[in-house]
Amino acid sequence: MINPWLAVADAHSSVASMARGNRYDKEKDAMTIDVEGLTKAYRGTYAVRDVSFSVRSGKVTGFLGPNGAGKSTTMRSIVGLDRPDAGRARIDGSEYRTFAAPLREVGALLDARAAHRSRSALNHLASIAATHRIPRSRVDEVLEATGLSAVARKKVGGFSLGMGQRLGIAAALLGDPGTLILDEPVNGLDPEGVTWVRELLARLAAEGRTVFLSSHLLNELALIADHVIIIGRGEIIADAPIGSLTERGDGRVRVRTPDAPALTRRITSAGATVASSEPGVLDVEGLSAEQIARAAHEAGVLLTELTPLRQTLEEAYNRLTRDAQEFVSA
Ligand SMILES: Nc1ncnc2c1ncn2[C@@H]1O[C@H](COP(=O)(O)OP(=O)(O)OP(=O)(O)O)[C@@H](O)[C@H]1O
Repeated sequence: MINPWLAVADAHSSVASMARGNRYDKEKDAMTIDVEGLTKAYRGTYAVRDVSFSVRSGKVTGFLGPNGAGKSTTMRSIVGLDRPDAGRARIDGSEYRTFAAPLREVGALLDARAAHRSRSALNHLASIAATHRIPRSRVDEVLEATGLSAVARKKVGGFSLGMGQRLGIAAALLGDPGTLILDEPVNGLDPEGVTWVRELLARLAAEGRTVFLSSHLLNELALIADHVIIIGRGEIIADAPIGSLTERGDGRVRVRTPDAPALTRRITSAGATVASSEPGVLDVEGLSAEQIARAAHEAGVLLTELTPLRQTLEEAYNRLTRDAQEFVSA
């Protein structure tokens, strides 16, 4: 069976490879992540199986999937922390291990608790900068950019989960990389922190960088991501712009009218099914918005709202992963 969400991705990849706009570094080609046939098994069980997708520059791409779906394995394989059994991942055409200055190419947040607990945020970042020949001035810049300047001299061990996330993002930004790979960057952030991440990632993408993040917080991801890749049981089950995932609702149209009985009579005789949750509001199935508008016009009924209902990312996700849940709660 053809999966329409994967077909959308194919159409985009050919367009994108022809017209690589939105460049981060105009001297270079556009940055992308290309994963091809990635397969990894642990003790005979696939963590990821023949996973292929591309993440393009200039937009924020979300990576979604239930627990154990293979998100971390995929992200770790991209940056060479996991060794796949088959397939490969390339960033801007090259494997991560071949980069002479990897932090300048790729910033990764894969474990927000990776910093030494006894070190200050400043020392943590300064030591990374020193070992990667990144100017010390950059440390102050990323502390400022991530809102950590005031706590820069505090020990990381005393940081909240949200502060730890900010520090992980600061470390990822240190080399001013063209590609960012962030595993659950909004986990543990308060609403202000989530808004901050959203604005930061949108800005980084607008600069032409490649931004790839995983999250199980669907509503946040819907606000942050332009494009979504969904993985279930180690296989890609959707790869599509967020708008196309949510716009395909269930075909229902919300109609508001001061003359609900007359409109209901008219459209039910035309084959529609009508439900009403409050007076003057009809949820119509079986006719398009245009057909409803025409029926209303012919019946001389005023419409004050006519809205095709979108499914939320959560509804789209639940539908797509229903069969892919490894762990279904009782
Ligand atoms: N080091 C490992 N040893 C054994 N099994 C592993 C290892 N790493 C991952 N797995 C298994 O591989 C599968 C995919 O795990 P992975 O961590 O990639 O999923 P995930 O989508 O990131 O999950 P989560 O949302 O829970 O972090 C799981 O079944 C997991 O138990």
